Amino acid sequence: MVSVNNFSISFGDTKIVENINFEVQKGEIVTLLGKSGCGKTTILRAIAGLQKEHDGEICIGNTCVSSKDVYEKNREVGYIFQDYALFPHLNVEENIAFALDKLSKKDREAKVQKLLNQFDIVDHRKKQIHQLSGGQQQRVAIARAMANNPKILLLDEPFANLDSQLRYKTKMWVKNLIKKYELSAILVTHDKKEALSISDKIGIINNKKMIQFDTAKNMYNNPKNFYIANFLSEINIIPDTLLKDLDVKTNENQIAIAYTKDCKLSTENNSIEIEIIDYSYYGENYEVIYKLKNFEHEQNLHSQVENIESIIDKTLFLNISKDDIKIIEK
Ligand SMILES: Nc1ncnc2c1ncn2[C@@H]1O[C@H](COP(=O)(O)OP(=O)(O)OP(=O)(O)O)[C@@H](O)[C@H]1O
Repeated sequence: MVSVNNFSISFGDTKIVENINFEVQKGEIVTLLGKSGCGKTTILRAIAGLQKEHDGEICIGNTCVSSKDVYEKNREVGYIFQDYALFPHLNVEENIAFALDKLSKKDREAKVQKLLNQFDIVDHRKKQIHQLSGGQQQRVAIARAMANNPKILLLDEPFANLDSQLRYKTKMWVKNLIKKYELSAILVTHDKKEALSISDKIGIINNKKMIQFDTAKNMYNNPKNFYIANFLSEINIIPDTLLKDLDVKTNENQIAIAYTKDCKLSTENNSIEIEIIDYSYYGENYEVIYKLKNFEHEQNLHSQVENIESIIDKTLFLNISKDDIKIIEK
């Protein structure tokens, strides 16, 4: 188990994150999600012992360290870097064996053989890294990280360099690996879909703080504030004039939103007539941008429709009920 307590870090005078708290249980995948530069990698590096100067405490199992004095090797951590950080001058099996310098030659060879089989890269064992595909390189990186039987796996954007099909396959494979070996895994990504699909829990970082730490489902269904709702889903801000009409009340610190999936357009007559401004084709559906005809508002609204022909040139209405509207912090 990993716990990060009251963790803060600065580089020079610049505070990167402050007072971060979260836990990762055995067999759990926690994803740190946030915009580029918000400090996700810095937190991973500190957990791995690569970033030693920080405030607060990082506990791995029963060992808690505050700073400086604990070395990376004591931490039973496997780190998979975003660019995999494989050694270009070593071949596949030498890359994997690199982490096993403490074992005898015989044990090392046996362990490397096991990892090559386990990660399905045995046929590539003598290849140089540049002779491998992105997916194969990623498997080598994971095999190397797993060589010392870590209890904790740290994955920094591990799927970023893979095409979408391989990305999905690899994601499921990594998830199963973490569950099978009951590792505690911390993953860093920008990708909200990836975070929602792989994580047991998500921590969202914004403005130096972890603003919500929750299960993926809770986070999606009950976002703590507008930043999280807007980051995790496609949303519409519901205009005040429509809120009045629906008798939904907000205070000055709140905002009313609805997921675009809950904003259905139809020809079924109600009082919320809309006017289409534009639409674009996205494969499985069309994104429709529109305004409400009888309500004042500045921002356009969005909905998805499967069949544009069924709505174009028709009198259209927004089908939304009070239950579809979420009131959240601004
Ligand atoms: N060693 C360092 N010295 C000074 N500043 C640093 C150092 N390492 C990181 N930073 C700064 O700290 C901030 C956080 O960097 P970090 O790499 O943790 O962000 P991130 O959320 O992982 O970003 P990305 O998603 O783009 O990888 C950035 O502004 C970065 O420039």
